[in-house]
Amino acid sequence: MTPLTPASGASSGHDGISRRRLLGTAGAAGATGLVLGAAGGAAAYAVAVESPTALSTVGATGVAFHDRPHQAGITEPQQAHGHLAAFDLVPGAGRKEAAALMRRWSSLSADLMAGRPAGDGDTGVALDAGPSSLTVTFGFGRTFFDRTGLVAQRPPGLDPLPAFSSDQLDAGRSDGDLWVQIGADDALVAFHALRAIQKAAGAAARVRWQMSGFNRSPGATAQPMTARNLMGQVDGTGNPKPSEPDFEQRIFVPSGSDQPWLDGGSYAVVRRIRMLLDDWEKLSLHKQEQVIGRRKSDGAPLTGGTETTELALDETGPDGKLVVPENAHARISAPEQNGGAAMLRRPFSFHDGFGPDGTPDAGLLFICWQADPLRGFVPVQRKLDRGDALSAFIRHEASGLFAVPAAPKKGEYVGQRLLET
Ligand SMILES: C=CC1=C(C)c2cc3[nH]c(cc4nc(cc5[nH]c(cc1n2)c(C)c5CCC(=O)O)C(CCC(=O)O)=C4C)c(C)c3C=C
Ligand SMILES: [Fe+2]
Repeated sequence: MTPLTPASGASSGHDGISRRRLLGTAGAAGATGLVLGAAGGAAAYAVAVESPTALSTVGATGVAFHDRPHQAGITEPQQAHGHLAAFDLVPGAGRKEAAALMRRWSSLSADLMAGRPAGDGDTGVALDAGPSSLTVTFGFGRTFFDRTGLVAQRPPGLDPLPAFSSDQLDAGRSDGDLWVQIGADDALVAFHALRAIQKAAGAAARVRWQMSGFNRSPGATAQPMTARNLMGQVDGTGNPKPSEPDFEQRIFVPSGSDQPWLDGGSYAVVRRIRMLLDDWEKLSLHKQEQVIGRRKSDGAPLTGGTETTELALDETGPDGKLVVPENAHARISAPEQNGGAAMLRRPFSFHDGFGPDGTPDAGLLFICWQADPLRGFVPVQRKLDRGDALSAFIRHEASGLFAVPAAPKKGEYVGQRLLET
């Protein structure tokens, strides 16, 4: 098997049965697949897929699992379909079983992300489809280190998040030894991966909780745009961009930390945030915009300009009041209001039906990435907790914090440096 090569556009040959036959020719991606770069034009990691009939760009786009600085699913564009799952190691399973599991999961994910089947027992759910930008990302929760006898290797970044006054957390849907994030631009490809990952857990680990979400489909808008959430707001504008000089240091763990196994990794904070849509939708457009501090139509600051114009936080209106209110979400969460604290938000929306009274169980599977939760999520959430106008319309219902190692080299598995040193 030839390795997937970063940035070259080369694809992998494969000895076994392919879901759709894979090309082994460098440079073929232009004809049959799409070279997918990390958002904003950082290094590209591509898989090209040949099909008997040409796949659409959406189906043909593939993302490499190995041989890249960071795991896939962090800087790639948000996919249309997502699944999050936390697993707990079964009683009696320890470091050896965890290592074997991570080896199985890594090899399986590399196959699935390249559009190959999930081994002999493939369910056929994703047959006919290309990789569809599938990414599978793995993280370790705090308890993983107790279960595997690796407490000395647990990084301080995994210290429990503080309790926030507005938390209404469900322990059964929070935390977990292992975390898997799956994203794809095809719903069947995403489900196929989720089921394959669950089955590959075998007797080593059991699902603790699982959540599913979605984003806009590629091609749904005239040109690619920042996503909207279920409140209708443009959400993601202020995200750090890979082209910014401090992007890497804000989002990824630098080398030289106390825990070398996490070099180039990141921390994911996951929150299931219910939106109280019945209340939100009763607000006038003006009030909704005051809550956020940005226009709903195009995400531009209330102080004017376009989506990407900086908020003029000190600007006052004719009435002498701040144009972006003191408690506006965009003001309170801005890095300059939080000692530079920044995070890369890469959420999925969710909708899990309606309650007996018709209340939607819908909101945001908020996922944010940072080099250190104490310099990302924690200070910002502390401040939001104290005075965010949005708080009246949301409820944090579940929470998780996971250390996400760098991507493995070809032939290695995620977390190998942790589990084998
Ligand atoms: C603790 C971190 C954050 C939580 C929790 C959070 C929840 C949340 N946010 C929105 C909607 C928007 N957020 C926006 C900006 C924004 N939010 C955070 C952090 C949290 N949000 C940050 C760091 C920022 C960026 C600030 C900046 O860079 O200036 C916006 C504005 C557009 C944008 O920049 O993305 C919206 C809209 C919801 C609905 C929500 C919970 C459900
Ligand atoms: Fe926000």
